[in-house]
Amino acid sequence: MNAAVKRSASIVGTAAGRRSAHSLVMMRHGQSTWNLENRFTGWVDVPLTDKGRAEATAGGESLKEEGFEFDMVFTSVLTRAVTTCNLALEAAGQSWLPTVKDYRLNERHYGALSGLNKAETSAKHGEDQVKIWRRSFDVPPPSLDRSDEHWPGHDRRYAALSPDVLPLAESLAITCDRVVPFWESDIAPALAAGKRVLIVAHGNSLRALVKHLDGIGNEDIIGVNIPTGVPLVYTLGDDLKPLPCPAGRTAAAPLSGYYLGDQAAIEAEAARVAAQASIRA
Ligand SMILES: O=C(O)[C@@H](CO)OP(=O)(O)O
Repeated sequence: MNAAVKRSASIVGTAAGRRSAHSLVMMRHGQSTWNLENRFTGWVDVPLTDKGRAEATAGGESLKEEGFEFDMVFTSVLTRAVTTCNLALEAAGQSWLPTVKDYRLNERHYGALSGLNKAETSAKHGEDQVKIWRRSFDVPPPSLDRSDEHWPGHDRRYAALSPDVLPLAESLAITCDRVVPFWESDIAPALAAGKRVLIVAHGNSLRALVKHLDGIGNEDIIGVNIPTGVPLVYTLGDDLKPLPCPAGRTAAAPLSGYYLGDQAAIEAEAARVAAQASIRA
């Protein structure tokens, strides 16, 4: 697409008349050091690898190439998302954008699994159990206790929060319980005000968000895996519900959003994420 074709909170024609459309792009951070080492990460604050930095830059370049412009950016308080956000915005020529960092976009907290190797955990507990911990909607992984180094109460970036909101472990359902209220209180109002929004977050906080937006059922969300560093594009209607994927693009079913880039490579990467806890990984 010509770079001159700018995406906007615009008016689009439909058979039923004309309605406004809101532009939302989500992006998972690039590969982190613990993605590379195949370790459960959650709220542990690991950096990007060189490959992850390159993915973030490539994501920003494809946004620029496709003519995406934003008015506001949301990211988590974890370094891998913040760095991805900075690199992508720099590559897109939009580093100056107002950016909100909020813990409610953090990765889901992996509790006592934090730091463990995924394949080794499968070898110990079985692949079925680990799949339940990784992808079931409402079964949390085993909990930490507050003395554990991975409990966020030891980290000063959460000092303003009540210890009661700091997780000991989170299922996707618990993650939804913080992501969706943040969507309602901060992101949806920005979109409703006509702002074009970029969200840079994490595999599971984004699964929580697309589950909410697309109304994906608790069983179907198990099969949703989000690749690192690839922009996922949604157009929302006036009610901030997703509009159908535009002609010429392929929705990443069951999502109504579409990924920018080589579709076969993106599908292969999502399948690789799904298989990360295989004993052979
Ligand atoms: O470890 C994590 O925090 C997440 C994302 O990397 O892993 P998973 O895909 O297993 O939920």
